[in-house]
Amino acid sequence: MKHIQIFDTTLRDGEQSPGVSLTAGEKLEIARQLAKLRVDVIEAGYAAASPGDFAAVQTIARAVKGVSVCSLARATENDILRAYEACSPSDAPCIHLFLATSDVHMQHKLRMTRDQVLQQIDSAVRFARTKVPFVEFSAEDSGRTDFDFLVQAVKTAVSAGATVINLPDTVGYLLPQEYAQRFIRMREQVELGSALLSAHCHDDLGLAVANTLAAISAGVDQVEVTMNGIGERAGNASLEEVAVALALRADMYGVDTKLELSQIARTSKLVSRLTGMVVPGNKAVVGANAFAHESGIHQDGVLKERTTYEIIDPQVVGVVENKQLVLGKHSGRHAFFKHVEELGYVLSDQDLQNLFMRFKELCDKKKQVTEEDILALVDERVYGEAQHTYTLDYLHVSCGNQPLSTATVRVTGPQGVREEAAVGNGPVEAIYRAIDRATGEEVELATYQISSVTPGQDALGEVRVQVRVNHRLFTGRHVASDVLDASARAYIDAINRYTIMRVAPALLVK
Ligand SMILES: CC(=O)SCCNC(=O)CCNC(=O)[C@H](O)C(C)(C)COP(=O)(O)OP(=O)(O)OC[C@H]1O[C@@H](n2cnc3c(N)ncnc32)[C@H](O)[C@@H]1OP(=O)(O)O
Ligand SMILES: CC(C)C(=O)C(=O)O
Repeated sequence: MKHIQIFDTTLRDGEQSPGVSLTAGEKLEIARQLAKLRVDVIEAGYAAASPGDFAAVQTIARAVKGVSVCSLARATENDILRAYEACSPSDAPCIHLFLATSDVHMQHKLRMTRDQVLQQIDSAVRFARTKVPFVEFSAEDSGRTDFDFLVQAVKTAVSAGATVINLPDTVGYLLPQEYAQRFIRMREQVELGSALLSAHCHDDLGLAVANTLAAISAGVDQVEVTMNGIGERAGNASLEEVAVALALRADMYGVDTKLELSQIARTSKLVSRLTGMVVPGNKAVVGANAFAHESGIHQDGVLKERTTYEIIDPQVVGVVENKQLVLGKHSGRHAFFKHVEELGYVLSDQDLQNLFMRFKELCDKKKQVTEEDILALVDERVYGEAQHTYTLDYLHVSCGNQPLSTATVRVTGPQGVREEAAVGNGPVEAIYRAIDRATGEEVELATYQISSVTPGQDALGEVRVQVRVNHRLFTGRHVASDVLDASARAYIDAINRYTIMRVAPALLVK
């Protein structure tokens, strides 16, 4: 199988997204993750652009091994020298030179003639090759470049020693078949020797991934992509979409990459967090909805057999917490019943049917039905008729910057009023230990989440916990302005949901 080299430009073209500016430390963190994802080349920045970018490229070249580290450079001596100094500590240093070849760029931006451009390509590539073994030449705006002139530019770069020839569609203008033809014709007209052909696409027409895949079909050796598709203007071809398309449709492309697909979700989250570029929910492969199903017929299909509506196994791309079934107006009984069961309830068939009718009524009134709404519906049915097993009457916590915190609780339960105290590594652990003593229930804390539900300093804090008993999870939740109080009550809430099975078995038969 032919190997396609993945040239990741998240830290260079991706950083050109408006509003994004990464520190050297943040770039290093992303570069380390890109190395785990096993990209072939990391374009770490543009060394001549600023001292910070120089430092970032150099730090990455020093610290991240087993991958080629590259810097962008204009076709000028100073840019080339800065790029060289920054990326030379890499195992495989690479300078990425670019010069525009389209008439509009040459005439208005560079103010150079065709001959001058050819001459500058020749001298810049030759100079860069005296510095590093890998020199990529990009004919900027190649998509709008007169093809015969593009052939001349590529011949010049190859004879000057370029090891990679990139034909970027800088402004995202080309259609897939046109882009593919350019590579096919280029190979026919230029003796490339050992030089690789590379594709670099922008998403101005939403075609960056389609164009990249078309270029692969046309025989390119390398593709230039960014995580989450971030980049100048509408962005670049997204790494994850190209990677998954190649893996899933190996029958069509017959190529492979070195990528460790299971690192995709983690890399996506890191890039989103550090760049501040939020991944849209409907983004392919890494969006929050990429593996979520809302409509009843789809949910029923997925419950019976995942592949009815899912072509990608979320685990393959490293999605571990998969919120597969999203409840809403379009959901059906199968998904609703499963959801109620996952919340820890075992209800009679009749109760389930009644609850489902109430759920549908609520969906007509509310745009989004949250887990809390469903809990409230079930609680109305279950707690409406049963007493809460435990209530928290009093809570006192002592904590600070010392290792141990202490908590005292007073809980009313079947054994009467009990007061207990405990220490913990933090206030929440101390509270939960004290509650465990006061209730005597044997539950294991499985998850703990805290978030603010309103803005500002006086925000309400929401705590959600899950406790595990005999392999079953019970969810508890509480909202309060004091997060420790919310933590204690959410825990008691989860314990109550578990104990309801003992105190009101008649409600929970199945
Ligand atoms: C398609 C792409 O993504 S290209 C990469 C885009 N990335 C960036 O621009 C990175 C951030 N850029 C910067 O920090 C700055 O623009 C710098 C440091 C690179 C240059 O800054 P300045 O020297 O102030 O120049 P400025 O950006 O205003 O203008 C660009 C100059 O480079 C010239 N130029 C543009 N491309 C090239 C090239 N490939 N080779 C040589 N010169 C070039 C322009 O013609 C212009 O020259 P002029 O000053 O003689 O008119
Ligand atoms: C520097 C080149 C490859 C580029 O980013 C583009 O043309 O979009």
